[in-house]
Amino acid sequence: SDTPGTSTGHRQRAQSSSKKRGVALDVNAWRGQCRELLRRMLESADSEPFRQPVDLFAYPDYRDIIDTPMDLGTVSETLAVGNYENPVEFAKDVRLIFSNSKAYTPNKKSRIYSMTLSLSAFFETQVLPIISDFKSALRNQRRSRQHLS
Ligand SMILES: O=C(NCC1CC1)N1CCN(C(=O)c2cccs2)CC1
Repeated sequence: SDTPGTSTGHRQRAQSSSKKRGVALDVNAWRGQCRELLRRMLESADSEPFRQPVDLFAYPDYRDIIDTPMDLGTVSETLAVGNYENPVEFAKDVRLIFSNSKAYTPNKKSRIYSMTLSLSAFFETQVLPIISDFKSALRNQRRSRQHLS
């Protein structure tokens, strides 16, 4: 709650500060945050089947069903070399891992598919604030640049 008697109308907002609502709106913060999220997923036992590309010798029909394979190792590499422009692109690839598993599984009770369900639930809760903070930072950046033009 607001401290009684304080008004914000007169408070000078430092021109250079990009801090708003106590959140540093840094348009680059998402990359380290996604790297940390990946690290936490990779340390979970539930990620074991998804750390490397699918073994096509063990699953010879995999490419009959899945057009675009994806795995957490590939996502990590793409992030590390700077080939994601924003966290939405990153999330799209991670979600592809889960949708591939759902498309391939012979039934919804398969062990590997059940691992994607818990991993996906964890991922969605963690990636949401990363994406919304990035979008706020972008709005803030455009707003501050706009007045320069
Ligand atoms: O071979 C791998 N992963 C590579 C291994 C970790 C070196 N996988 C098996 C097929 N996948 C599935 O999602 C499903 C299987 C059955 C129901 S779903 C993806 C993971």
